[in-house]
Amino acid sequence: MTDEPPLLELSGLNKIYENGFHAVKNVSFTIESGLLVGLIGPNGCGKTSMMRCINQMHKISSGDVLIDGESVLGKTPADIARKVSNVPAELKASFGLTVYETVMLGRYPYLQNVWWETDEDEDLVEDVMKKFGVYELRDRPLNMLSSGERQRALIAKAYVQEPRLMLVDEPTAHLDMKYKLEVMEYLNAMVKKDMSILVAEHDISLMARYCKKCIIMKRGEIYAIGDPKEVITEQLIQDVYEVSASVGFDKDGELFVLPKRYTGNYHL
Ligand SMILES: Nc1ncnc2c1ncn2[C@@H]1O[C@H](COP(=O)(O)OP(=O)(O)OP(=O)(O)O)[C@@H](O)[C@H]1O
Repeated sequence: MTDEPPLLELSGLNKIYENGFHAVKNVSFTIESGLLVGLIGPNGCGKTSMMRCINQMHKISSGDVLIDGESVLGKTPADIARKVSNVPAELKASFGLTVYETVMLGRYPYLQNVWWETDEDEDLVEDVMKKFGVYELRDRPLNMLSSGERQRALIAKAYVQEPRLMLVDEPTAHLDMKYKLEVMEYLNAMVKKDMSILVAEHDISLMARYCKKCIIMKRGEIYAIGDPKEVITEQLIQDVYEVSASVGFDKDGELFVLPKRYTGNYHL
């Protein structure tokens, strides 16, 4: 038995926006080291809001987020960035930066006082660009890459940050099936004993294929947590999405979800 705290612990987390909307409702769970964890749920159920509370991009309304047993409350952005890196779903305008400059940004939490990267930073960035297949693209601006190339560069940036936890928001949106699998292979390969990844994603079959644990949200609350092959059922899809679906296993034992019909009311 070890007394080590979990890598990530959310306890009674609430996020209420300034307009009074309660986006994350009393959420508690833990994530251990060395796991790729899928975060699943309908549009607007609070996945991004929750992830932004974890890395303090958003102020927590109440409750706490602990990383390695330490609260994120009161920590500086650099303190948090040494523990948590982020691959956002949408790119901001600043991403006219080249691939090299973008990946190097991942080292900023480690730079002392001045913006002056060391030889070690440069070697690490070069190695990681090669690992993620973006070395040849290093002088290209990020906004002139294909979606798949850009996603690899952003994941490389998050990786050179050497975090304990990586938050990845909808990494396969806009990607074809080959690139979807490629991104998931990269994420899967990165999860090491001392790091975990929380990935928000709408493709449930893909999550079931790669994640041993998934967290399912509905209207700001946790609806289920567990092995996707156990928790994802036709009843769950009906309850969470109001969609009738076939959920089955293929001949290799991989779970698939085939949505058939929306059973709620359309407002046309
Ligand atoms: N700054 C804000 N002020 C008020 N409400 C907000 C704000 N940001 C998000 N929301 C609302 O909070 C709810 C949760 O949004 P969030 O982006 O966290 O959902 P999501 O699960 O990530 O959705 P998606 O899958 O569509 O990305 C939504 O109803 C959204 O409109």
